[in-house]
Amino acid sequence: MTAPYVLVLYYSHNGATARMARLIAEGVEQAGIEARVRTVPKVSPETRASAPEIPESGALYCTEDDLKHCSALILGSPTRFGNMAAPLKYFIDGTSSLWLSGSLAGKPAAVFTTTASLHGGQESTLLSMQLPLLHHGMLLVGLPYSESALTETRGGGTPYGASHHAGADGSRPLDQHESTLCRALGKRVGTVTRQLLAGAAHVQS
Ligand SMILES: Cc1cc2nc3c(=O)[nH]c(=O)nc-3n(C[C@H](O)[C@H](O)[C@H](O)COP(=O)(O)O)c2cc1C
Repeated sequence: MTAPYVLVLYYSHNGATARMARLIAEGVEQAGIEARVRTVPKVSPETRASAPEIPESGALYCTEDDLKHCSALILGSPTRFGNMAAPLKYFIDGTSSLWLSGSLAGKPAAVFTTTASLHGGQESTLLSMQLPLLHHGMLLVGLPYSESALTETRGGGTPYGASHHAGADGSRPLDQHESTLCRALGKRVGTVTRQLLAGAAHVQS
């Protein structure tokens, strides 16, 4: 049996969502559980085109087993027209067998996104990303207002999940509040996951 891990699964075209994923993974590991960071390939206009098995750089592509055996999932996407990006949606649309088997049911999940404009749809993206996770029976984890960065932020950061305003050209770095909330979300999911795993072991014994 593999050791428990939190799957941080994202798509990123220009790197902003990938930067968030790394901070979230740091937060997960602060909670004392492994963070497994994975991505998905682009969707090609030629539907039969397939990506090389190993990406040229960055995180590895997520396999069905990575998803099936995770103890929790944190899903990240750039905002595209107020919704998640097609490559991530395409990957999720291929998870019917895990839905049928209930493999993800009862496991914690959270979401994160990045946008070019401050009011360009962070919240609509986060909320719509939660829908397939609810269909899978996952337990949604957000950010509580006890995180003071949530009220102090002048950039991203929402109770529905972590977010980042990357600016029109994507060059705006994650500010302190956005970074704090990324780590806080990862840590919260990591902590809840450990508590659930410990509780399950206690109930079985
Ligand atoms: C097709 C498309 C649609 C987009 N739609 C939005 C949008 O609705 N709101 C917004 O603020 N930014 C939008 N963007 C900008 C991206 O969300 C933004 O550049 C993001 O930071 C990219 O993340 P990445 O660096 O991880 O690829 C869109 C970009 C593309 C290519």
